[in-house]
Order: sequence, then C-alpha cells, then structure tokens
Amino acid sequence: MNIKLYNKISPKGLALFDDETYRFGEDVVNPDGILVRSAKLNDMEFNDELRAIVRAGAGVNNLPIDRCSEAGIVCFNTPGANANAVKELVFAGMLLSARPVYNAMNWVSTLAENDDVSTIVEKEKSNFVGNELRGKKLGIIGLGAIGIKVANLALHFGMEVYGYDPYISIDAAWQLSRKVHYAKTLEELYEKCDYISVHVPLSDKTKNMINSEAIAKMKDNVCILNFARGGLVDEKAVVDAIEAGKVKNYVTDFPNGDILHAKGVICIPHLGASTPESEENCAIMAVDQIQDFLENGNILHSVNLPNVHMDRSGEARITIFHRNAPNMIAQITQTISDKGINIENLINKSKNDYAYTMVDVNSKDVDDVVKELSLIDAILKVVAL
Ligand SMILES: NC(=O)c1ccc[n+]([C@@H]2O[C@H](COP(=O)([O-])OP(=O)(O)OC[C@H]3O[C@@H](n4cnc5c(N)ncnc54)[C@H](O)[C@@H]3O)[C@@H](O)[C@H]2O)c1
Ligand SMILES: O=C(O)[C@H](O)COP(=O)(O)O
Repeated sequence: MNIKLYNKISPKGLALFDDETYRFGEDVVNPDGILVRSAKLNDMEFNDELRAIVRAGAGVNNLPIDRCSEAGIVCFNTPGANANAVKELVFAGMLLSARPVYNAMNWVSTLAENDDVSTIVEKEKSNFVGNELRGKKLGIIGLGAIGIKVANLALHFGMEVYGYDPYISIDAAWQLSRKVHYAKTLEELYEKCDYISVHVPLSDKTKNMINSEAIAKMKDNVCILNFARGGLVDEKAVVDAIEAGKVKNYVTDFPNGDILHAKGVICIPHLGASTPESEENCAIMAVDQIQDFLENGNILHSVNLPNVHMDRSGEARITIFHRNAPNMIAQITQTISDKGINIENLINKSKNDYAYTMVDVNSKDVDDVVKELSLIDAILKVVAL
C-alpha cells in the first residue's frame, strides 16, 4: 500500500509501518492513504484509490471533509496527542504577556561585554516590572483536550479559572478539576477574566468569534491568547482594541503580515505542537489508525465516520462507506446473499449524514459482489480486505 506524506511526520511513527506491506514518502503517487499535518489539502484532487487521510494532530480545517465523505474517503485526526505541548506553550505565552521578558532580554543583549553589566542591570531592571499570574482570572473557551489541561494547570499557578464549552464531552468533564468555574455564557467569562485563551476548532460557526463585540464585553487590559487558529479572531478588531488601550496583548501562534509588527501582539510561529514528544505521539497514533483501517477496516478517531471495530471472522471482509439512508443494510445483505455468500458477521454505525458497514463473509471470491455493491445508489466506496 502507498502512503503519501505531507509535512514532517516523526520517524518514530513511520517506523511502525510494516515495510513488506507499505511504501511511504513525499513522492508516492496514487496513494491508498495520506498522512498530513498542517499542509492545506482543501483544494486537492484525490485519486480513486485513496481511502484515508490522517491528520497527525488536532485541527482538520486543512482537509475538505465534505468532499472526502462524498468520495468515500475516511478522515482521521489524533485527538489529544499534542495537547500537552500546546498547554505548556500557552503558559509561556501568558508569562510573556504578564512579564516583559522579551523586551527585557532584547535590552540586556544590547549591553557590551566590557560594560559593568551587573550594576547596569540592577539599576535598570525596574523598567521591566511585570505581574504575577497568581490571583488573576483565566477564561478558557473550549474545554477539550487542550482547554482542560490549561485549566487544570492554571489552578496550580494560583489562578481562578473559568471555562466555557456548551458541547463538553463526558470524558472531558471527568478530567476537569472541580475547582474550575463553569461559565454558562461567554459574557460571564468575558466580564470576569484577565486572560482569555481560545481552544476551539475553526469552523463556520467559530470563525471570528473574538470580534469587536466580544472584546467590548471584556475587562480592560485583558490579554487574549490564541493557540487554536488565526481565523477565530478578528485581528483588525484586536489590533484596534490594543491601540485604544482596551486589550493589553494578543498572543498568537498564527502570525501573518498584518499583525506581525502590530503593537502589543506577541507572535509565535505555530510552535504549539512542535516538540519531539508531541510529534511522536501524533505520528504513532496516526500510523496505528491508518494501518488498522487499511488492513482491517476498523475506524478509530475519524471526523466523518464513527468509531467502528469488529474482530475478524470468515474468509474476507467487505467495507462499505455509504450515506446514512433507509434500507441500506437490507440492500447490502441481499446483494451478498444473492451471490450465495454467507455473512459471518456484520456491523453498521452512522454519524450524521454518513454510515459505515463491515461485513465478514465466508468466501474469498468477492470481486463481483464488490462491483454490484458499488452500483447501489448511496454507496460511496466499497473495499474488500
Ligand atoms: N497551536 C497548535 O499547534 C495547535 C495544536 C493542537 C490543536 N490546535 C488547535 O486547537 C484546537 C483545539 O484542540 P483540542 O485538541 O483541544 O481539540 P478538542 O476537539 O479536544 O477540543 C475542542 C473543544 O472545543 C469545544 N467547542 C467547539 N465549539 C465550541 C464553541 N463554539 N464554544 C465553546 N467550545 C466549543 C468542543 O466541545 C471541544 O470540547 C484544534 O481544533 C486546533 O485548531 C492548535
Ligand atoms: O491542529 C494541530 O494539531 C496543530 O495546529 C499542530 O499543527 P502541526 O502539526 O502543523 O504542528
């Protein structure tokens, strides 16, 4: 099988590919699977053989999910695999806003070796006084893998923490410290917090969620941190609010030419997940997921289909990506039994508009049945394994 790689995928993960079965690299053509990080695949044309795209990381706004679903391509990510790395950098960002470390370091680097450095430092350090995080209020929008870790760590810094997430999962809620205040509305969070950190995916619903209206509801001198996606923040509104003295700093992992040199904006070059530990975690999860899918059809952490796992039985497995429409299972089982093939085991699960069925059968001779299933309206891809 051919795996096409985009971006730097950790060799620790790639080493898990069985080299008798897989060929991988940036130059691979007609891939069965793609491994990608932040490369934008939104406008890419996909080959018919392509069955899976795995985003080694969290954000999937660089994938054309709807188009993939219609082509029967399963899209995955690796939830939580880089959350710790991002959490730690968020605190670096908060500290850079609280204490003028960056300017202070720049200043000290202007001193000459033959200066009386220690005397000058003691004389001038009062120019670089900052604040402590302890006792300040932190608001977190989005209590997923990263938001929860940021919330829990902030408590250890002695911060008072407010979290907002109307869609919080049960798993996530269990991991969140009971000391985190649960904000029922964004307004509550905006009114109270000195630091506001955004940890939601970028979508049509969340685009520009931090805009001039939101900023107007925030406390004066607030610091906004964005380690999620640039598009979540109306940058012009933030830059204007910094100029007007309303916002102290905008710390962002997503710089661009418009904000690079703007006053009060602290730019980090998208380093949230850039640690060997997180790159390895993401790559290992991604390779495990794609292998189990390509070889067994099992799905774990897909963004367009539900988790589906079935232990193998019978002689062959038929995997079917289809629309979530009535009468699908009846049509699938009828087509298989019309060929005199017995079904050993079957699983069917759906997610929103799409569904996935795996059928283990007692014959290896399934080419004809695969062809017939492919002709059924509402079936998007059929693969025998
Ligand atoms: N800077 C980086 O390098 C880096 C690394 C990883 C992730 N990210 C970004 O951070 C985002 C979050 O990552 P994660 O791993 O925590 O994802 P996650 O899926 O675990 O968590 C996202 C959370 O946001 C919540 N949410 C969705 N819409 C919301 C809304 N309108 N208001 C409030 N909450 C909402 C969801 O319920 C979920 O709990 C990713 O989508 C990605 O864009 C950036
Ligand atoms: O969504 C993510 O996982 C991050 O933005 C990390 O992106 P990267 O894999 O390109 O570092």
